[in-house]
Amino acid sequence: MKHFLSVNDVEDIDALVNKALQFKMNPLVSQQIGAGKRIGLVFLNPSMRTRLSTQIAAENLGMKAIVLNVNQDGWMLEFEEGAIMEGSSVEHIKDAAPILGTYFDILGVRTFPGLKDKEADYSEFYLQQFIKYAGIPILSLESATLHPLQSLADIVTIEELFREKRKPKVVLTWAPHVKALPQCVANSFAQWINAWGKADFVISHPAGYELDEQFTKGANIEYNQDTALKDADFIYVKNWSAYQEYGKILSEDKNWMLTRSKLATTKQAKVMHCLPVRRNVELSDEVLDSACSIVTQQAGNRVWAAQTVLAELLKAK
Ligand SMILES: NCCC[C@H](NC(=O)CCC(=O)O)C(=O)O
Ligand SMILES: NC(=O)OP(=O)(O)O
Repeated sequence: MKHFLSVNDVEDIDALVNKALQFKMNPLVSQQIGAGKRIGLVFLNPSMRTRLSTQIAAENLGMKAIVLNVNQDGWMLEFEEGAIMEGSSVEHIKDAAPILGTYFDILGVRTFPGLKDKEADYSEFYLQQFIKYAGIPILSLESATLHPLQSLADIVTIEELFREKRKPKVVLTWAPHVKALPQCVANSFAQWINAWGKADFVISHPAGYELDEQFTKGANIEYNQDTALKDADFIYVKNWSAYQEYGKILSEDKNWMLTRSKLATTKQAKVMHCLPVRRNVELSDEVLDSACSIVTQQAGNRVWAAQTVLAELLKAK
């Protein structure tokens, strides 16, 4: 694995999932493979789970992790080619990234979309420049369009909880939010579940919230949430802003919030969310505080997903 930017960098999803579950049982089994190696974790946006789980994962592999929060304690970066840097940005990515490439063996990068310019966001403008100029393996810590470490942890969680022979019914449902959020988590989950091929996958959202087909192709789209939820084994709750009318909030319909009564027709569905979650906006207290919620287990599995991916990146070096 050269970089880890999407499911397309993965040869065998099942092998990664199994490896993650092995690390969960025995976290320190590969403490030598990262000895003497260093990962830089560059954040252009906030994070709790991704930052900490990747740091713990690195430590479990004997590797050192150093965090740089660009907007708080780094120089403001410029990404525009040919920019005349008279404004607030101090250092060009062309100058900064090669230096990071000499300090680290792997570079993790978090860059959210601006949600203004669809073409720039969907071309992964920022991430691509880190890839181009750092010259070392790049690990996506959530980019403009995808969040692959999250999706791997999500599949690990489904795999460890679902013990029946049939395929689980997995429903990704849109939820209301007060802000316009990226499509990353939803795009990435759809892309991974489709590539995995071991679930009966349904996506439910109000009209206008259709995601980019390059990620959702193969999923059933169901506009009626009640119909979508029927017989569900797993419900993944997530808000995203519109993709077609890019970055817009088109619905504030509170009926889309997942409540306990909506779980009645499911197969005692487990409820997932990547977190952070806005309580009583996206998901009700009664669901989050009940045994249906597996969000803590899901977030815990971020460590094993990150550890598996780091091990793969180290192996390829
Ligand atoms: N890394 C997990 C989710 C990150 C981001 N959520 C957020 O920005 C939430 C912000 C808020 O609730 O104000 C998203 O949806 O892609
Ligand atoms: N789920 C997730 O990526 O959380 P953070 O934004 O806290 O890293």
